[in-house]
Amino acid sequence: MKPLVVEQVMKQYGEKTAVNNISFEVSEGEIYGLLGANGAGKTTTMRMVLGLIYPDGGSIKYNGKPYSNEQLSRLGYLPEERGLYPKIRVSDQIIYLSQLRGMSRKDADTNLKYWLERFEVPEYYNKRVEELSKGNQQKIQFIAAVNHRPSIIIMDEAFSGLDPVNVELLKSTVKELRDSGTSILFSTHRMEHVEELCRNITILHRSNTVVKGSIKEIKKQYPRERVILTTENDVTGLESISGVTGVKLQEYGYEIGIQNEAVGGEILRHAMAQSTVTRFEIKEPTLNEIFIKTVGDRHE
Ligand SMILES: Nc1ncnc2c1ncn2[C@@H]1O[C@H](COP(=O)(O)OP(=O)(O)OP(=O)(O)O)[C@@H](O)[C@H]1O
Repeated sequence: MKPLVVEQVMKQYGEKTAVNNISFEVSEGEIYGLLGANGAGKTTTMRMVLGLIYPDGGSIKYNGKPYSNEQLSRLGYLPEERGLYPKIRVSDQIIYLSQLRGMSRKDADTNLKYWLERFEVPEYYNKRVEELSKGNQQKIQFIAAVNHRPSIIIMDEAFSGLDPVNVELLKSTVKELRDSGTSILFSTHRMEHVEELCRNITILHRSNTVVKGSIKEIKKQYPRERVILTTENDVTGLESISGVTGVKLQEYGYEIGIQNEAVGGEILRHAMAQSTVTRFEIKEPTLNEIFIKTVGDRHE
């Protein structure tokens, strides 16, 4: 049985439909990407999954069961807006939050010490949150979401405000949680993180699902419109090949826009007539390109 099943969920605010018939499932040990432009309905969906607001239609099941207080201990939430108390010591609030979710004080304390060590900040145990930098507050917020060992975690912009070293640190932690069986609903505007972490995604646009499925399958549905070409010598005249939409010089060679895949063969023939070709690749679109295409096309 899937840990999280969202079925035809709807939410209405007066006349405004915030979420319209959205369905998806998150398996054990999966990071599921919930994507969409601003105002698409992601936060509303996450709040419904967390039981903070109720759907006006459809259902949400946790291991086959509807929401109940029992679910609270199973759920973890990393909100986009940070919600820690600035004046309270890190240890006091993390232990308190874990206890609220059913964990003993002793276990909460042991886990907190583990996480502070894992994030290389054991000295924060006795610090007040306001004494920490924004990025380090984010680490504590992350610990608040995971310390009670939830089996389902909702992460909204998990890596915002972090430097690249800390992004890698938290990313590896998210992967470890996944590998230990945790189900993660992951929302972000950073498509490269989604490509790295998620296998399946939903893209919402104006309350509706516009793209859904595995990233691999989704990519197959979009035309490949980019060629990567590396040659030993410079190649001239690439721009004038029929069907070429643009040529950019990159550090690895040429990045060439094409109208369709057939143009790729023409480019290869053209390049080989002038030089040895060391790399030739017709690239599939990036998730960022797919996002802009699907959401951008429909943007106001
Ligand atoms: N409490 C509310 N009352 C009225 N309308 C709301 C409320 N909450 C959300 N909405 C509306 O519902 C729609 C979806 O909002 P939501 O916050 O879920 O979007 P989002 O995808 O999380 O956006 P962002 O990426 O900007 O955080 C928006 O049009 C928003 O204005």
